[in-house]
Amino acid sequence: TTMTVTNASASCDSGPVRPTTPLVTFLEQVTQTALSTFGKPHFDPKLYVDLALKSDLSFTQDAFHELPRSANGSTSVNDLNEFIHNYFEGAGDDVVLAQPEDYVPEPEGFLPKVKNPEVRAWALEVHSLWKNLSRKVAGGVHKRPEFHTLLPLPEQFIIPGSRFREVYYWDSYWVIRGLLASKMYDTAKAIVTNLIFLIEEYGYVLNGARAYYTNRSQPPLLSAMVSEIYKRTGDLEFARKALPALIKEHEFWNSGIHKVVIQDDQACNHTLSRYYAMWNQPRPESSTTDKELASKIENVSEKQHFYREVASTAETGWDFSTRWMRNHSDFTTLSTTSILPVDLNAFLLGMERDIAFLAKVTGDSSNSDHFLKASEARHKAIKSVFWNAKKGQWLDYWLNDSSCNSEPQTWEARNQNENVFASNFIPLWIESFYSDTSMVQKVTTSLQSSGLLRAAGIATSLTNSGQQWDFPNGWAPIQHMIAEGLARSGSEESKLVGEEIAVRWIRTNYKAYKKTGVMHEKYDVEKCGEFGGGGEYVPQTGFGWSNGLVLAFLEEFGWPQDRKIDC
Ligand SMILES: OC[C@H]1O[C@H](O[C@H]2O[C@H](CO)[C@@H](O)[C@H](O)[C@H]2O)[C@H](O)[C@@H](O)[C@@H]1O
Repeated sequence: TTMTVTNASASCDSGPVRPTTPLVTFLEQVTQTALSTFGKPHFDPKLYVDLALKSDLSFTQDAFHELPRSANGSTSVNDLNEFIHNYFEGAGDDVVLAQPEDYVPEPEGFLPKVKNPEVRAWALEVHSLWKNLSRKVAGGVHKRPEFHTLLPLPEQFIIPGSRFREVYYWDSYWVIRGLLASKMYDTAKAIVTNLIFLIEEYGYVLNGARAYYTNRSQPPLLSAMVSEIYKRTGDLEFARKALPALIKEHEFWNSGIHKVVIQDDQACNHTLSRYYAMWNQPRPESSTTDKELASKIENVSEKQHFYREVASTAETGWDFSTRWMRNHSDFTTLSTTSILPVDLNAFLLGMERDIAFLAKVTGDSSNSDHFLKASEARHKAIKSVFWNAKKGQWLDYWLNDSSCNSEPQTWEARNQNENVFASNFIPLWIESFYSDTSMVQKVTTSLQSSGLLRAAGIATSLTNSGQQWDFPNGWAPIQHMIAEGLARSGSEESKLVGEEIAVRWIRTNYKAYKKTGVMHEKYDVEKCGEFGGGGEYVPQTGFGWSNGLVLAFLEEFGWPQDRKIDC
């Protein structure tokens, strides 16, 4: 597949850069030496930026520079192993296992609609995995934060699992949905408190709680987390405390480099948002990979521009995908900052509606009115810029010249990206769209004929590029948002399609779990019971959002006694 327009890639690199810490910069040098010393097989650059210092940085740097080296910068395997052992705590040693106090093996009222005993037993096993994934920051991180890339979060949290040893932003939404099904309200609230702490410290929720993630955010779902928790617990104090942080986060996504104005064919201006990282260097957690990918780009500002696109793509949560590439076979054509993404704007519409709702219940009518108006404007903007009535989908919109120009752009039909991505259906998740029954019916028909609906769930795209956010991978967030939107709509047929998506997803998670003994980060939607692959790191297990979604789906849809779980 190719995209609909072929704008020349903007080669200027503009926009702010948030400097990283001296420790991160040093650990990148250690990563480079580790790659040349240990070699590529099984090499994971993230391991090295997760190391914590045992003593002062300058003392450690001196020891590092004294290591004997060959011409290519490598040391002996023994020397490097010894250096790492002597000067660092192991990756993950500073994030310690912590039992969640609100965990009980079988919570009262757990998944009342799950009647099948086999499925119930499995759901309880998945529920028990919260104990394995629950962490707190070690005391040493609070005492000497400069020794760690782990950030000193105040409360306990749930990690995705395996190499992802820290809390992640958008993963936390599905973790929280699962925790609510598990009746672990305190653990759910603690995660939100941590994310609010990040807003207070940095002005926005970071991609993850590491010093190397401070230059970008991730899909903004904090307001959705807060309102789900509030709806379950009725905790007004919790809602009241969260509100100022949510308003601050809204400002982050609606100002500066994130904000784009599009003028439609009726000369009406629409304000929308895009992803845009504050970084133009290799991502520290993938520095060796990024440098290699950029190696064929010679021009310095083009290189910086490419690095910014890579980091901005990590901000989308969809790292990586042909969705962001002008030429699907050339990774250096990543152009995320030149795209107005459908899903980001659907999330922001959700945020505006959530803030209006939370402000209303806490008695703040002026913010409630203000955000209700903002949500109406965004709803209109999404319809004008992204909706494609012929296809029955919302399509990402290509900007004419992204980073170099902040002038309003005139909407052109040819700038809608007609390729099929699961994100083209994400607005279904937001009430103001799923409550429009005739639109939902149209979108359901479009989904059914899109090619995305497969034996084991919804594919991320139709292109098998080898990137992890492409075909044939299916991811928990995507299944959930589309299935839940359909199921909540007023259309009986759409509800059935939503439930069928959930059933397929639960079956594939179950079968893979029975085969491998673990929950996976992503699944292959072509084959029931197979986990996904591709991308820049080996497939991960654990796994926060997959566990959360199985519990949330089982809570919402149940599982009748006589429905088969096998596939
Ligand atoms: O280390 C490479 C990248 O890993 C993360 O992205 C992936 O894992 C996250 C945690 O499950 C998930 O939120 C994201 O959608 C995945 O693509 C990380 O978020 C990236 O920033 C990082 O560069």
